[in-house]
Amino acid sequence: MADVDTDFNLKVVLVNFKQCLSEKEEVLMDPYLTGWKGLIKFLNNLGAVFAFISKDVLTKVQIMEKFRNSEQKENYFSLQSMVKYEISNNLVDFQKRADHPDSGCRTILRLHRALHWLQLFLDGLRTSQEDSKTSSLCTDSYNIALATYHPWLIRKAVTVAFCTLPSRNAFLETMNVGTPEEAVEMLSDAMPFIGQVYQLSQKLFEENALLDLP
Ligand SMILES: CCCCCCCC/C=C\CCCCCCCC(=O)N[C@@H](COP(=O)(O)O)[C@H](O)/C=C/CCCCCCCCCCCCC
Repeated sequence: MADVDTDFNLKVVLVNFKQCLSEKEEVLMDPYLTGWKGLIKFLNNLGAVFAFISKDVLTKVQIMEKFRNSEQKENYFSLQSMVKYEISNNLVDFQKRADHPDSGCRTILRLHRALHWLQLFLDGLRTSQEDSKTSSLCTDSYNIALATYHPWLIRKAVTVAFCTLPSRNAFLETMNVGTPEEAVEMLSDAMPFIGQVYQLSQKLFEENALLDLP
């Protein structure tokens, strides 16, 4: 099961998302989940106001870890094998959550959308000026990638949480990879891997009509 401690290092997250990419252009489940656990550590370091977000991510990681520890674990080896297995065995609710409320496909879809947010946010952070507001970068990315899928109450709570974010440089320092300049350099290294993981997953979900799962 997911064990989440308090240390966060951007390099660890970077390596995990890089390790997700197989030679066969699959997205491997274990490093994907480990990458998310690294991000949960970071969220936990941001304070209690972000607890409801990290709790939601943790719940989704735990759902997936359960599949990976079950008799069907080989079918959850990659996102591609998961989609093939769940669709061919009618394990996905397409219209409304009913018989399979926590399928792997709908659970990963939520993390996949959040990865899009992360991609946009990190790119904003990397390319922005020193005096840019982290809360604005966060809000802009949220509005593009996630807001459409969240009810009003969550959108409001998220907006309040964003206002508590530290300044851009303080934020970069919490990544524990050295100076803000070094953190930006690390982000530049991380982006292509996160981008590839996102693109491969997006293609998979699109081809299987899984982008709107309830
Ligand atoms: C690489 C380095 C450093 C960057 C560090 C960023 C670390 C944060 C990483 C990810 C955070 C985003 C997680 C968002 C998960 C959202 C999943 C979701 O959409 N869940 C909703 C739908 O699920 P179901 O109900 O259908 O099961 C759920 O209803 C929502 C729950 C809580 C709200 C989620 C808000 C997301 C806001 C994203 C911004 C995070 C702010 C991080 C600040 C840096």
